[in-house]
Amino acid sequence: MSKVAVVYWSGTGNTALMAQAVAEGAKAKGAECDLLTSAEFTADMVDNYDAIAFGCPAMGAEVLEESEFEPMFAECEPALNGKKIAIFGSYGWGSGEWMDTWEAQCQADGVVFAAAPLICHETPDEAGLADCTALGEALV
Ligand SMILES: Cc1cc2nc3c(=O)[nH]c(=O)nc-3n(C[C@H](O)[C@H](O)[C@H](O)COP(=O)(O)O)c2cc1C
Repeated sequence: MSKVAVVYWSGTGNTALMAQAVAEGAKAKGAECDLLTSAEFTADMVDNYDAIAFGCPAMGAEVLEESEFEPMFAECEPALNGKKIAIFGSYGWGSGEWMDTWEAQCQADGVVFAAAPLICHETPDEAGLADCTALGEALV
């Protein structure tokens, strides 16, 4: 059975809603799926999973959340070469620049994207949640 992790940070719950839908998609496709906050995940856990979805909203000025998510992700990066991953997150007033930067960073790390990066404006609507579920399915 394929083993998937969905690892996210969320301040006000929007990215958490996305993460739940991603996990539901992976489970619907038959994967065993762990839904974890960034505080619950460490780099030495990367190899325990066949695929990982990372979720983080746009924070600061178009960057990843800097106190918890970014340090965790930076620690994981050396282990992500050749790893099947997906990235997603919610944003507010910007145009998704943080996700473009994050995508380029992942590409430089040598990841294998299971799906295109996914962004939702603030609270994900029904269509956004359906996209999250599809992203979860693509991880399996
Ligand atoms: C401190 C802070 C910084 C933010 N910076 C950005 C930003 O640079 N660009 C943007 O589009 N939205 C920004 N936002 C808006 C959040 O990305 C948006 O509200 C998102 O839905 C929050 O997701 P969450 O509920 O998972 O925390 C910021 C919000 C906060 C609180």
